Amino acid sequence: MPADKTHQRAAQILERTGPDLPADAVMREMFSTWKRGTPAEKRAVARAVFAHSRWQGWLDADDPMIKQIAAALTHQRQFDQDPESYRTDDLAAHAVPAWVHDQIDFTPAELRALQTEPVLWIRARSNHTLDTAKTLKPSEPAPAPADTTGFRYLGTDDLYRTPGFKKGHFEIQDLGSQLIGHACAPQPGETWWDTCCGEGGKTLHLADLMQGKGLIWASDRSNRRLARLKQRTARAEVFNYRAINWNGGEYPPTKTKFDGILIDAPCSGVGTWRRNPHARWTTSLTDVHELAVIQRQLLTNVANSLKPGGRLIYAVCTTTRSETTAVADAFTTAHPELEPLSLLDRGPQVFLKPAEWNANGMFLAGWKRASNQ
Ligand SMILES: C[S@@+](CC[C@H](N)C(=O)[O-])C[C@H]1O[C@@H](n2cnc3c(N)ncnc32)[C@H](O)[C@@H]1O
Repeated sequence: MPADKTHQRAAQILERTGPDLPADAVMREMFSTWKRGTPAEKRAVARAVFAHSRWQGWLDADDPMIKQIAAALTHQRQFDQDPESYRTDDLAAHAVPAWVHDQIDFTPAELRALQTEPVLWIRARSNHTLDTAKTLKPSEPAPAPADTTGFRYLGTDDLYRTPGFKKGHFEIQDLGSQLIGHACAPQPGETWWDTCCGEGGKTLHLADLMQGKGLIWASDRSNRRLARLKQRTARAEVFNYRAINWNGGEYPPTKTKFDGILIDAPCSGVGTWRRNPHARWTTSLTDVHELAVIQRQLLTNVANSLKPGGRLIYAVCTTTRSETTAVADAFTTAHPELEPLSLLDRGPQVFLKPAEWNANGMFLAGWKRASNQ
């Protein structure tokens, strides 16, 4: 498809987006009705849409959208060729909204990581690592501790259409999310609660790490997401779970006491701003503060469901102070019966930064209930 047609389609998408209608939702809808579009053509349109959001701070909003898109793609090309040609203070001023600097101290490397196009990570089910590596070429193993089942896919096939994906041999899952599963390190035969399971990305990983032995309670407040979880577990042939609606309130969905609890909490998603650049311009400081309240409530409401010796893991795909260290420190102070627990050999509070992992930014915190409590 000629460049001007790509830009036109991207402009149609961007003109329809707004605070309540993210670019990826509009794009998904357009792609579902664009029957003649090839995967390569759709990739080119998506790339143009994301480049526009990534370089929006350098564009003239009064220019026609087509002109803005061409300018954004020129910035992307120039940055990819020579990231140092963009000064750090310009990146700090234009790549992110001003409010975020009170919440995150970005290093020059982190600002440059934000302007880089994201890579594609997959997680093979542990009994399909070899056949996944053989079929999905070119690919390279993820860094430890995700190296046993994680891969970076370097090809251009539409992975959702591959036989391996249809048979549930692998999942498309960002490396940051995979590292959360490794930090939980559930053991076969244990009982876990994935409290904000959403569509089940982490549930599937926990089940795989448990080798299908033991039980996972998977809860979310969204029945729509729980329905998707059920489709995904069926495809991946995961059966050792129980899905249940829970709104995060004071009463847990069961009296069961758990060996492990994961709170993959709702958050501002600042750590996904590289993959989802549109969100830079729709997320606000008010969102951050409101979500921090919910995150504290979730931690408080699950703490009593831990067995003696049980582990509690808090995870968010953001790195704002209010949703990370502030939440974890307040919870540690309020719960002296829980000891901070080191995760991934990096201590009890861990930031996973995009520049280090080439993945979404994450924060993790861990605690353990003493064996005699
Ligand atoms: C970060 S997402 C979870 C992603 C999921 N764990 C995965 O790996 O695919 C956060 C989830 O929390 C759910 N949620 C939001 N507020 C909640 C609440 N108060 N109680 C329970 N779940 C909540 C949302 O519906 C959403 O699915």
